[in-house]
Amino acid sequence: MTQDELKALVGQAALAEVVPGTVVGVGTGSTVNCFIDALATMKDQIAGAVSSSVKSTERLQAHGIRVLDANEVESIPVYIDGADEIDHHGNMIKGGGAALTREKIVADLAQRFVCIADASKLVDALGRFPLPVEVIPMAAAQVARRFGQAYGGDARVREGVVTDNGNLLLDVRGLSITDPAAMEAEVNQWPGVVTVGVFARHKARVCLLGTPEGVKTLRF
Ligand SMILES: O=C[C@H](O)[C@H](O)[C@H](O)COP(=O)(O)O
Repeated sequence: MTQDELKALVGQAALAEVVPGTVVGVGTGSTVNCFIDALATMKDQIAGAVSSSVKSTERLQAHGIRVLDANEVESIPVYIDGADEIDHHGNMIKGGGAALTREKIVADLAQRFVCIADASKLVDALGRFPLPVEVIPMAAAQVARRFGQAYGGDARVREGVVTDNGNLLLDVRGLSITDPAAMEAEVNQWPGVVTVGVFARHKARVCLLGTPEGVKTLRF
């Protein structure tokens, strides 16, 4: 099975996690695009979606799915999103598609984070994928230096990318993330950091993992 077929498989499987009659939290990325396309088949059974990016909003609306502003929603039962890496505890690296801040906001509204991913995303330890960090533009160089001092990583601005929030992204290479929760808490306090792409506080509770043998369900 190709990676695209595995993404389609988990996108379809995620429909079983949707709670009929409620608002669904929707992430961003190529795996989530498969979920959005599948969700269109049950659009009359949900109360709408809260989206984590302009791209996902456009795709949802193209299917005729109502998109609510996050400010209109107090709580949602489930948030469905992909990941760049997920470990065996449900901690993730996210932000490869530049949507990490809005993803964390929608995840924060949700009672349960369901991660959908192909098997290549499952890792023993986070950090092989360059860690995205959304930063206020005037702080980019300072945050990059601080990463080097604190964690030894090499942080570079992602060329040509501006987030949906008008900020820059750093990608940090060469990290070995031994304590994701501690790193998330620490980096999020540095002046100029909007969001670090470690999702430990908002980790996945369930991962639907696409494998050549079918969808494996991991619970954390
Ligand atoms: O900013 C993007 C998100 O965190 C995505 O969920 C992540 O990059 C995974 O995307 P994909 O499903 O395309 O691999």
